Amino acid sequence: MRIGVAGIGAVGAEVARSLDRGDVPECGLSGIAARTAKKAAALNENLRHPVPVRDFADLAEASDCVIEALPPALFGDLAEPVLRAGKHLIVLSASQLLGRDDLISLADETGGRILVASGAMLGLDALNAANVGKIHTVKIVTRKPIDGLVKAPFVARSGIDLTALREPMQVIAGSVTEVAREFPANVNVAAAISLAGLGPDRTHMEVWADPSLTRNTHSVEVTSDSSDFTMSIQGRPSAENPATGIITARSVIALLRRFHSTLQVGT
Ligand SMILES: NC(=O)C1=CN([C@@H]2O[C@H](COP(=O)(O)OP(=O)(O)OC[C@H]3O[C@@H](n4cnc5c(N)ncnc54)[C@H](O)[C@@H]3O)[C@@H](O)[C@H]2O)C=CC1
Ligand SMILES: O=C([O-])CC(=O)C(=O)O
Repeated sequence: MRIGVAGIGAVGAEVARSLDRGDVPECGLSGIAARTAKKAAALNENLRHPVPVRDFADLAEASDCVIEALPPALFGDLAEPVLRAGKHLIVLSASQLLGRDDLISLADETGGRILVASGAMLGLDALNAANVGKIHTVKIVTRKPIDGLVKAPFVARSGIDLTALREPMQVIAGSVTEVAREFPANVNVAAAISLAGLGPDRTHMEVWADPSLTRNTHSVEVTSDSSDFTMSIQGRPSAENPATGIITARSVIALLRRFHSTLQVGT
C-alpha cells in the first residue's frame, strides 16, 4: 500500500519516520506534503529512503492512502482531492470533519474512505459497540498543561493569561460543536468520540487548563443500555508540539497494521 503523509509536524514526521523504518512492512511512503521545501528536506535527510515532496493533488494521485496531519484549517484542501480520487483518507484533524457530510457523500460517490484514527483517544471500540444499542449520555473532560492551550484562538482572543494560573481553570464547557469552534486543535479526540457515539451536538465537553499537569488528560463517561463506562488517558506530550500526545502518531501506525493483519483484536 502506498502511503502519503500530508503535514510533517509532530504527528506526520513521526509517522513518516516510522513507515521509513519499516514498522508496517506492507506499506511504503509515496511522498510527503510540507509547508516549506526546507522542512521537507530536513525530514528527507533523516529517512533511509527519501521520498518526493508533493502538493496535495499529486499526493492523492500517487497514494492509495493519505494521512492528514495538517493544521486544522488545511483539512478540506487535502480531503477533497484525496476523496475525489477515490482514495483512503486517514484523518487526524477530526474536529474538521464535524458538519462535513459533503465529504462523506463525495467518498460514497467515488469509493473513497474516511478513517478517523483513534489518535490520542481510547475506547472508541466500546463506544462503537454501545452505539449498536442506545447510548444515553457521553461527557468528555479534557485537561491540559498550560503549554498545550496558550496558542488556542479562544485564549488569545479573550486575553486570558494562562501562564499566570496557579490552580486548574475551566476554560470552556459546552457541546463538542460549540467547543470545536474555539479549540480546533484540542477537540479532535472529542470529535472522534462524538462521531462514534451521540454526535457533536449531544456530546458534552469541558476543557481545563491545569498548571500542575505535565500530560494531556482526557476522561470520558458513557451511559448506555448495554453498559456504563469511564475511560481516562494521560498522554505524554510530544516534544515537537505540546498540544499533541506521542501516542497519536502510534495510533496511525497501529491502524495501518490492522489493514494487513490476519489476527485482529478489538472491534
Ligand atoms: N485525533 C487526535 O487525537 C489528534 C489530532 N491532532 C491533530 O492532528 C493535526 C496534526 O497535529 P500535529 O502534527 O501536532 O500538528 P503540527 O502543527 O505539529 O504539524 C502540522 C504540520 O503541517 C505543516 N503545514 C502547514 N501548512 C502546510 C501546507 N500548506 N502543506 C503541507 N504542510 C503544511 C506545518 O508546517 C506542520 O509541520 C492537527 O490538526 C492536530 O490538531 C493532534 C493530536 C491528537
Ligand atoms: O491529547 C492530545 O494529544 C490532543 C488533543 O487533545 C486533541 O487533539 O483533541
